[in-house]
Amino acid sequence: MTDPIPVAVLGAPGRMGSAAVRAIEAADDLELVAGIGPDDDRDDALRAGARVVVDLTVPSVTKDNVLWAVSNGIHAVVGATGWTEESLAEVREALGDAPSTGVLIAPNFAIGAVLAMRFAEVAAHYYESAEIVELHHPDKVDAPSGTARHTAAAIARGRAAAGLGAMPDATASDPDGARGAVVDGVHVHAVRLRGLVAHEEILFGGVGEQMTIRHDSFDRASFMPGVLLGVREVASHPGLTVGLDGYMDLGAH
Ligand SMILES: NC(=O)C1=CN([C@@H]2O[C@H](COP(=O)(O)OP(=O)(O)OC[C@H]3O[C@@H](n4cnc5c(N)ncnc54)[C@H](OP(=O)(O)O)[C@@H]3O)[C@@H](O)[C@H]2O)C=CC1
Ligand SMILES: O=C(O)C1=N[C@H](C(=O)O)C[C@H](O)C1
Repeated sequence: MTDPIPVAVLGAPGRMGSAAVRAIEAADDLELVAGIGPDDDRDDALRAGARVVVDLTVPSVTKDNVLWAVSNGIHAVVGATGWTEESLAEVREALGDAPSTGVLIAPNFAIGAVLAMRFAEVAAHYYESAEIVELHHPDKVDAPSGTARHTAAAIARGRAAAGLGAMPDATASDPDGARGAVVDGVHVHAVRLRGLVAHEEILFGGVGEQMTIRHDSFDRASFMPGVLLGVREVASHPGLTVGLDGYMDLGAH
């Protein structure tokens, strides 16, 4: 039997961080060597011998954590949101000096959410209209969700591949922003409601028909198989991977 992979969790006291700590502790092939909170020194993870860090902090600090991990030759599995093309480019540049290091940035670790995004890219070829409604607990600090942004990008790719132009929309006046955010040309509506965890509806419309792809995470347990997959696989995927589907063989079905 091989030695367990030494793993540190950044954001360990948080909702996702504490669930990840429990999941890693329960896995025989992984060893939790450090759980880092906002008042801790993240270098404790280096001193404890971590080979993989899981970043489940907050949008304002995650990029700095990933650059720190890469500069120390540690693989990073990132669930924290807030990533932009510019911050991803910084990570790619940093990885140029650490070509054997892997970074996975996964906007959503739940299998159903990953599948929903893939299905949305396919469906986007065939529908004139597409919009996204993301629904979350009210303690979430960012909007729209990272998943909704990633889904919008997938829809935009699908539409571009199908040669579709702008969606029909006669709205001429929207002083209060009722049409939501526009991400990659796709309208995104964010709901924050006590009782929710993480949910997404991807709406497609064509002449005389409508299709909805919906995913619901009712419990953060839904994210843990994806976190563990990321931790186990990241060392075998040097460079930057955005989206857990990069570690899954979804094309084979
Ligand atoms: N990819 C996925 O599948 C999922 C991603 N997420 C994302 O994960 C992130 C965390 O979500 P959630 O757990 O709900 O949020 P929480 O606020 O519950 O957790 C974040 C934790 O990070 C801590 N923290 C803040 N700064 C630092 C720092 N510099 N070093 C270490 N810890 C720090 C916070 O401490 P304090 O509160 O004291 O500041 C808090 O304990 C969000 O970006 C969210 O969108 C969430 C669910 C699934
Ligand atoms: O903050 C959350 O809770 C979640 N954040 C991620 C996101 O912004 O997409 C993933 C999931 O939706 C839960």
